[in-house]
Amino acid sequence: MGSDSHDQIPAIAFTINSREVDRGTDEWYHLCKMVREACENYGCFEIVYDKIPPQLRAETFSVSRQLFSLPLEKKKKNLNPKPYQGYLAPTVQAPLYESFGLEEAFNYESLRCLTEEISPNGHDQFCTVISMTKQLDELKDMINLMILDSYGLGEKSNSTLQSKTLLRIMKYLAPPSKDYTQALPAHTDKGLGTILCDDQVSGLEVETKDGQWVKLSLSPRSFVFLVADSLMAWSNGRMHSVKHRVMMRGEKERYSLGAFAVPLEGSIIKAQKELVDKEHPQILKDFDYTDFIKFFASDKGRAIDPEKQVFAYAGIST
Ligand SMILES: O=C(O)CCC(=O)C(=O)O
Ligand SMILES: [Fe+2]
Repeated sequence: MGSDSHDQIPAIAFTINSREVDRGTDEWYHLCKMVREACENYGCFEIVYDKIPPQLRAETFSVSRQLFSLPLEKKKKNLNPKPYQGYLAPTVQAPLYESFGLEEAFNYESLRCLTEEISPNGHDQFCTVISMTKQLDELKDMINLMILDSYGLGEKSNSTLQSKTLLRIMKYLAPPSKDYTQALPAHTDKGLGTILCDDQVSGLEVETKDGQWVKLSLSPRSFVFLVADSLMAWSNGRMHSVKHRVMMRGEKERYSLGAFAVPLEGSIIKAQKELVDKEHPQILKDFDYTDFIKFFASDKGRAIDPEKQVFAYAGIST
């Protein structure tokens, strides 16, 4: 069971305005160092960030509730053949979990169609989600740049960290019994990194390197950043791809929101040569992200523990 306090993961206050204004300042480099240490030692950190107004977050969760209340046949209009995109209905493995993945969050058309299902002029709902996505996208780009700068790679072509934002809106039903129940099985994310927040109903747990589960209770101003498999691979294993899950107890349903940094189609994920040396030999071969995702979604991939899938796919045997 997860401990209720999360003293065990670092909280980093983003006391800066934007990468354009602050990059290069002492404060920027100080934050870069903290971000790098957190990503290496924990694979995650709490982002204390005032730039995204709590009101916008609350409005986005209100749109979420409206979307999930739609009849199933309307939600199913958003099914998407790509793995883990579009509408995901509850399954046997995760019966409490339901989500909408908006492939390119800036694919305004798919979002517009979805919000029009709420009401013919779902314009306000549409604008709310777009505005939240823009803010999360900016935050995602800032963290990317901090990671690059933290390794002194910010001036190098950063194409390997280029990503699109997959916005995922998630709902978890309250468990039917009073038991502490798994609502989303433990896994590592596959892209570069994920920014998450919830509607103040906690449930997200992360596993520390020494195997303890820590339950996060985020404040209305906080987000959490999780390192995912492709960023771990890019950093040659220096950054830790953190295992996480959702556990729930009690009568409240839970809503959460994630901005997933997904490498662009056709991206080759490679360990940076500056991060490979005698002490840190290369641990993974270069791999095509899209092919990795196909493997991950295949029967063969699914039979492997989530945190081992990337090693099964691209590991260098020693
Ligand atoms: O809902 C959450 O807080 C976590 C969701 C998650 O881990 C995922 O969708 O990959
Ligand atoms: Fe996840």
